[in-house]
Amino acid sequence: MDDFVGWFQSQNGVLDTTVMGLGDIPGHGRGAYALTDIPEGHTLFTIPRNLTLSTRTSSLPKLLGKQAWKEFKLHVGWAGLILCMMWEEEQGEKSRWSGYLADLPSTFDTPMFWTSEELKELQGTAVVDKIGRDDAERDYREKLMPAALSRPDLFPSEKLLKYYTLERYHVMGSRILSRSFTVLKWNGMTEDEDAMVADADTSIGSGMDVDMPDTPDEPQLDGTELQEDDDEESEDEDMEDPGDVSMVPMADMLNARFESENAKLFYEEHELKMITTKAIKAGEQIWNTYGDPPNSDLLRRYGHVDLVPLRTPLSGMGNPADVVEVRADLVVTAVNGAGKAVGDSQERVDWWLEFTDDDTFVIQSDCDVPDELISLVLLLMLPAADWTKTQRKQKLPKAKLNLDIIPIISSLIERRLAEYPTSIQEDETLLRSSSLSVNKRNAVIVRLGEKYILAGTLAKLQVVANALREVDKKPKRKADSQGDGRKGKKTKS
Ligand SMILES: C[S@@+](CC[C@H](N)C(=O)[O-])C[C@H]1O[C@@H](n2cnc3c(N)ncnc32)[C@H](O)[C@@H]1O
Repeated sequence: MDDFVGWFQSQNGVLDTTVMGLGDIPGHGRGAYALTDIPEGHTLFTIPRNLTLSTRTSSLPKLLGKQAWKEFKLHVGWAGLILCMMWEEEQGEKSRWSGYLADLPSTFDTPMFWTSEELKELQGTAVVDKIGRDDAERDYREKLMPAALSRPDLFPSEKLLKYYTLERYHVMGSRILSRSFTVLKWNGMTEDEDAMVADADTSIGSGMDVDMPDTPDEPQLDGTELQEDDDEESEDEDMEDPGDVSMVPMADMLNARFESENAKLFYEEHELKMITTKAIKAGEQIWNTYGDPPNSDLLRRYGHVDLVPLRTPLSGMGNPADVVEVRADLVVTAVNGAGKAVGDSQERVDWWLEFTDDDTFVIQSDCDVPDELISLVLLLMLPAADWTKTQRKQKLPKAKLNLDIIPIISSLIERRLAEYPTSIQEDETLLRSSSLSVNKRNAVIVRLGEKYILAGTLAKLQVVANALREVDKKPKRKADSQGDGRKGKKTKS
């Protein structure tokens, strides 16, 4: 850790060592903690923007050349940054980031590295289909290795077997997944920095030659074409520009826990600053935020889960940001299974997908059935005439629970619960055992959190059904029976 801090300071990073310490925190790997009481608004550390590691700051893209970079599709996804990180690591001391890369973890608790036996424990959860190992390996074979093999001067064959292996590729990918930040292109280079770009030493290991001007009107320096073309690729504002994906030394030493953030990274013109957002007491951990994702995402990206008190209607411990994904095809199965589908379900589902693009519904920890799911159930049950009208008017059925659909949605939730290999009781018993491995414990926590939401949804549906039955039992007022429901008001003619 001292080596890392020494490296950080030698690269013009500024750390307030009077208030922030770094060390091992049981169950969290390394982390940062307050050495003294720290007030809100205090700058803990400052990182020069050009100390961030990305395809914009690494020398490799320029050395490989813009055309080749695009030809090998290194400008799409993370393959380019992974190659930069492998290459910078191979440069050893010659790389500006040597002291950083040497300190990063090489083992992870993420499902990407689990055995098939361990992965079975995640059956039914939102993790399984999102691990993406095959896609990642395809990028390795189809982008990264062909690029490396095309330039033996940059990637000598004797280095390939050590620094450019599939295993190192997964390590770098996992480092990005669990530690990267989005750092947008920055403006306002000073004359000095500008000169450094113009005079850039493009020999291996120079990290100063890729700080690029932002607007096409500015004089084009070596390497800027790559930047411009990146822009073409990222015209769609919703798409992440792979050039923004950055490793940020020191900022990535902070752990996170649900709604515990007490420090945040602020982006200034030439530097990034970690500033406290709350007063922190001496000895307390300094927490960043990872955006409070559900445990399924925390496990998949970071290899850990959050266990904090749950909120009503749930109780006990878990992650209040948990969600359950329900596939639209399961909805169709449940409606068909109840014998309530009218007409051609496939035709209606195709229309639904065309109209909404929703093939998965998300139930959150408030345990409310999503409106879209209710709408789909109603759509599948519409009498033929109403179905024709719906298509003509291009309007979805109004999402309102009624006593006809509650049993169907309840059976859907039960079908969804049956997709997990174990029951809630079995999971709770497992968690009480002290002999569970870290991976199995995490898997059980993820699936149990999802099951609590499903059980809560079933309970909530029951409450609504009871309330609707009570309403049905009450004698109808005259106005109600006329379909108005508002006493003393005339129905519209
Ligand atoms: C951005 S890094 C933080 C620094 C990291 N602990 C280290 O040792 O380098 C993210 C990783 O920290 C760990 N981590 C972060 N928050 C955690 C938490 N609340 N509980 C357990 N581990 C956590 C996870 O391994 C995660 O992948």
